Amino acid sequence: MNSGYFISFEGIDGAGKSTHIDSFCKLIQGRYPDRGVVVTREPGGTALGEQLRSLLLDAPMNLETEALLMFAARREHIAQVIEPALRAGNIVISDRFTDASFAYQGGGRGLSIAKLNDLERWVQGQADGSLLQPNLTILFDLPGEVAEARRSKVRTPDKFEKMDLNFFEKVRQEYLRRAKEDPKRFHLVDATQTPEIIWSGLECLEIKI
Ligand SMILES: Nc1ncnc2c1ncn2[C@@H]1O[C@H](COP(=O)(O)OP(=O)(O)O)[C@@H](O)[C@H]1O
Ligand SMILES: Cc1cn([C@H]2C[C@H](O)[C@@H](COP(=O)(O)OP(=O)(O)O)O2)c(=O)[nH]c1=O
Repeated sequence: MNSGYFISFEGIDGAGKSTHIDSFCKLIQGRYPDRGVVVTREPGGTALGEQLRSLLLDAPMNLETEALLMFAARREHIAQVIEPALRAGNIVISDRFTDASFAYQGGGRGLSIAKLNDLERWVQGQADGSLLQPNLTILFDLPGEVAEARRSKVRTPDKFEKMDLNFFEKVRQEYLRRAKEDPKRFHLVDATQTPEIIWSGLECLEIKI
């Protein structure tokens, strides 16, 4: 049984996750000074996961291969980092988790939801039959074109960021579908707002850890 608390940050590339995640971690650590806060990311979070991340963000590959590698990195991440941290009562904050696979490999690239459900069950299945899921997912939501305009100002695009607007609209719609399916887990942020307004919303967010 986990005594920890698991939070994920999600959204299309350029939605503003990186802008807010460090301050959010500090906010949580300040609220819970006696709890460990583990900050991590996907794909990545372990030595093997970071190697897989380099491949995944760079090398073109078959869609099933991409999904399997995302979930392989996730399995390692769960086994090495997430589960031990939660078992020890820590708060884990991950920059992306499985919703990203449903959104990018499923919504964006078209992998069937049935296959993603199978992988999720395989990789996140618990001894009691439940799935390891974040307790809270903060989803930064905004139109693809706004995110694209923000990204183009500041970044050399990686493999995913080179995808067109239609891809990102499909990714966004899949995120929103999942949020609608599980409204208790998701907190939606209107990421078209200014960083100041977004931050004050995060500061006011009631989190029962
Ligand atoms: N609310 C916002 N309004 C305008 N620009 C923003 C906002 N949030 C982030 N940005 C800018 O957009 C770009 C992408 O933000 P970033 O946080 O790196 O996105 P992500 O991590 O979700 O890909 C950065 O240049 C950042 O300064
Ligand atoms: C976790 C995960 C990420 N991704 C993609 C989304 C992003 O385009 C990319 C890496 O995410 P991210 O860490 O947000 O990139 P950056 O820090 O450069 O903004 O990987 C998937 O396609 N599937 C997944 O399961």
